[in-house]
Amino acid sequence: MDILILGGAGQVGTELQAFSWPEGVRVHAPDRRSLDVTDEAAIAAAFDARAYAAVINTAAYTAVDKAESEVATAWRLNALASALLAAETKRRAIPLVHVSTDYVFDGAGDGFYAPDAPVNPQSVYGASKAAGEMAVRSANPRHAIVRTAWVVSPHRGNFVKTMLRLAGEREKLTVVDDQYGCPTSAADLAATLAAIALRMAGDERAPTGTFHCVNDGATTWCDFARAIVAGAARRGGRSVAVEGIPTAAYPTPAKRPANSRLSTQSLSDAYGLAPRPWEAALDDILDRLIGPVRSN
Ligand SMILES: NC(=O)C1=CN([C@@H]2O[C@H](COP(=O)(O)OP(=O)(O)OC[C@H]3O[C@@H](n4cnc5c(N)ncnc54)[C@H](OP(=O)(O)O)[C@@H]3O)[C@@H](O)[C@H]2O)C=CC1
Ligand SMILES: Cc1cn([C@H]2C[C@H](O)[C@@H](COP(=O)(O)OP(=O)(O)O[C@H]3O[C@@H](C)C(=O)[C@@H](O)[C@H]3O)O2)c(=O)[nH]c1=O
Repeated sequence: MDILILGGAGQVGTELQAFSWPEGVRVHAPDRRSLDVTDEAAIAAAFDARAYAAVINTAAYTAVDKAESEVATAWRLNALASALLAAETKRRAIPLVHVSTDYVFDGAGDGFYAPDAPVNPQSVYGASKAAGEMAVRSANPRHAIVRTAWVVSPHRGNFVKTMLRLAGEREKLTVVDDQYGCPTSAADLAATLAAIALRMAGDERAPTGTFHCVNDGATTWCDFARAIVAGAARRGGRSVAVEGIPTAAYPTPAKRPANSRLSTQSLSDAYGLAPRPWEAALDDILDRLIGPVRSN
């Protein structure tokens, strides 16, 4: 069985390639140079070249602030490419597992968002991802749109790596303490995406629709930063203070949701997959980035 992974060099794509796929499954993860997902002819040629049993799309424009000034580039990748992939996979009756984001929500609601809660993106990134979701939903009925949030890993740039770098440079970190969400390990997300893709590839009646996949629990960016710094300190890193500040004190080009906590209930119901706590996932990432906890 052949599975196509798009965005294979990204955080989630890297973990998808590292995943222990069952014997007989071959994963193909062309990089952007070999397959530009915004190029309709290139996409068609890729599908002509091999009969894929499933596609996992993690390719995206993820620079949230830069997207505010690179609107067309963000929309080409997050909306247009998703539409092209959805149309091409539909034409060939291939299931499409497509990754989306908590930033499709406005964050005004309380509690944990269910997948059918109304979207109301507040940023160019969020709007372009919401458009991508709509394209997938309307073009290919055999889809799983998997929204995730606050993805972290040992790879590329992400909040864990930023906090570790800043903790090495500054005496004190200042981090917003009024935005709530669910940190998610790229490795845990990859395992879920793989499980969904394998099930959809082997079963035409596998559950379809929109799901949420995040690690269990929720926190603020500030408390997440504190956990990162404390975890690093347990591994011999510098212990620095993390001061909570309001969003207004940390102005950014893009507006972020104040609450983007996601409920994973429907994913558990449909696929029997239950996430582990974000703190355990963070420990694994720090082990990989820094090393094991030091005993005194
Ligand atoms: N990061 C996060 O915190 C969150 C991410 N998500 C979603 O999860 C998914 C994966 O995110 P993540 O792994 O962090 O993203 P990354 O930014 O780490 O990776 C995105 C990948 O897309 C590739 N790409 C960019 N343009 C093209 C193109 N034209 N053709 C082919 N590939 C291209 C990039 O290539 P290159 O290596 O050349 O740059 C990169 O490998 C995305 O859908 C994102 O919206 C959702 C919530 C949170
Ligand atoms: C670096 C830094 C950030 N912040 C704030 C800014 C912002 O509100 C919050 C997170 O900052 P970042 O810019 O690192 O994260 P951001 O790019 O907003 O992360 C998002 O990426 C996209 C791709 C998603 O889909 C989202 O789920 C989410 O993970 O922390 C501080 O308060 N202090 C700091 O020193």
